Amino acid sequence: MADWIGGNCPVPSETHAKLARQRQANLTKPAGSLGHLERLAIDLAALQGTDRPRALRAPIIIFAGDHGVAARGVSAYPSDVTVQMLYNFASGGAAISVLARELGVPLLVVDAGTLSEQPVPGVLTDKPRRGTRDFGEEAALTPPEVVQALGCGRRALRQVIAEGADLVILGEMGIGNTTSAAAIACALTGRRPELVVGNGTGLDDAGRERKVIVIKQALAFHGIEGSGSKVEDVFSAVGGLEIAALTGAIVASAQNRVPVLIDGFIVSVAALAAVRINPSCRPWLIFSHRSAERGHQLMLEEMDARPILDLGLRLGEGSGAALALPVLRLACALHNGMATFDEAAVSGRIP
Ligand SMILES: Cc1cc2ncn([C@H]3O[C@H](COP(=O)(O)O)[C@@H](O)[C@H]3O)c2cc1C
Ligand SMILES: O=C(O)c1cccnc1
Repeated sequence: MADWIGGNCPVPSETHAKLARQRQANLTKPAGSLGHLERLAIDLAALQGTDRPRALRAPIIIFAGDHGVAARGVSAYPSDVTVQMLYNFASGGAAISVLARELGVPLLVVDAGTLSEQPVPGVLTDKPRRGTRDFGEEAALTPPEVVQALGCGRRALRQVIAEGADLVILGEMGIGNTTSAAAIACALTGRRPELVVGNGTGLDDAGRERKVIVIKQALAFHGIEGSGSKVEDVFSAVGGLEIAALTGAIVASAQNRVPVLIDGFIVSVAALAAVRINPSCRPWLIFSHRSAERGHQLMLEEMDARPILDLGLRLGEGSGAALALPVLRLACALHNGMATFDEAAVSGRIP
């Protein structure tokens, strides 16, 4: 396992959390009436160690990778789509490209392990190999490949936060990655594949059944049934390069005091792996949305997470996280800009 990954993440500032809670209680509204927005502003204040939380600079990183297991008919789309989408990200036509433009935030796309033979223009290439091996018949990755993928996440994260970041948004692209993510989720939680496996890009029921069987057989083949396996062994057995890179980026972000906005099912599985490797990163995670992918709710419960949005999204690419950013920005604006009862000469609650 990468030696840096266990390094402690800072503890959020309890002093700033307390000040932010007091401020929320004094703003001109019935106490608690802004619901989850109050909690988001207080959390950001504590994480950023400030009286004035911000969600302006929110760079997006997308990690892409291909999956050998995709050859088993577990996705509704062919593996070619992964690299084709890299070109689409770079030329600005993908959903996340549009969202990044509208939000005015930078988008970094990292090829963490696609099948592409040459670097894609406008995409950072940092990959130990082209695609994972088919985990239906062999280990997806060697331990050194896992270490390199975790490091890829950390390198990209550091590059992005060097330009300044109030928080980071993480996303992924990789045909077949809901299969890898579901296998990882099962191995980390001991849940049955039937409960975790979803339809991904749009498999029909027969396709989902096939996916369940592929995962069941793989968990048995690699000896990672139940919940006792170590994260590095799980990544090596059934992992994805972009998923390991996400885990590395999540831990590194928390170690560098930068909150992370978590996207849907795949990024949440990477987050669960991060929390298992290094529990001190958990306070730095903000959960953006509840995906329509079966299994995402279980991941959220596993981390005791309350997502901001529930829009029936099942896209990935960090799109759910990007869509939640305006809510975070407005939560900060309310926290920072509203008048207190004293300032506005409004009467407080009847004692
Ligand atoms: C055109 C296209 C764009 C996408 N953008 C994200 N995904 C999403 O779908 C994939 C996971 O689903 P599965 O495991 O079923 O392959 C990932 O690439 C994910 O990011 C896409 C999928 C497609 C087809
Ligand atoms: O929840 C997600 O992130 C998701 C679901 C389906 C396909 N791609 C991503």
